[in-house]
Amino acid sequence: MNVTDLELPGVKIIEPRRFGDDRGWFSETYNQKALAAAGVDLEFVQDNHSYSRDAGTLRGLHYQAPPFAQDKLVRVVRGSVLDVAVDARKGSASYGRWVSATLSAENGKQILVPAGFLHGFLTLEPHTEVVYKVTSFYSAECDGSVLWNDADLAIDWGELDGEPVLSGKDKDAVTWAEFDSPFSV
Ligand SMILES: Cc1cn([C@H]2C[C@H](O)[C@@H](COP(=O)(O)OP(=O)(O)O[C@H]3O[C@@H](C)C(=O)[C@@H](O)[C@H]3O)O2)c(=O)[nH]c1=O
Repeated sequence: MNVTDLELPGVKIIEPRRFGDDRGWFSETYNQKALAAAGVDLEFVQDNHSYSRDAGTLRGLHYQAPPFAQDKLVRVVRGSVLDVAVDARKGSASYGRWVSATLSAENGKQILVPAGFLHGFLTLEPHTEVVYKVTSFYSAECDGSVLWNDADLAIDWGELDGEPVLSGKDKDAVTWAEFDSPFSV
């Protein structure tokens, strides 16, 4: 398993090894001990799986406020996404900065998005399925969304052509300026 740091503190790309043979390949997609040895010592309590029918579906930018803040370990099992993490920790030197990575079923890459970061993704192919582990249970009361195309954040969504497919919640999301982040360093 290869673990590399992205430009924001705690955001990592994890590339599990694939053992190929005549049948195809085998991969340990999660190994608590190996991740802990690589400095990622987390207790995941819930697995999520989402399916997006259309390319250009955008889910985000999401967070759960404390006491239900979530670290997320995200991967794609069908199709591909541009995955984005935004540092939302007040007092952080990188507050409001974002990083992105392309995750696909083909490349098998995973992104670790720590608690205190907003998370979102844009599907790059139809019928994309995203699977992720989280360290806190879902809480509708603590769930929140910040506007995906906020001018202050200026996220480069790359291949997005026109308007994305959004949920009602994400259409009505607050702006970055309105957002009173519940996170701090
Ligand atoms: C996230 C979640 C949703 N739900 C329900 C609530 C709602 O009725 C339905 C759809 O929820 P949402 O619209 O919030 O789903 P979605 O827009 O896919 O939300 C997800 O987006 C990505 C980017 C994340 O980072 C996740 O943490 C999560 O916020 O599923 C759960 O029961 N448990 C959960 O953990």
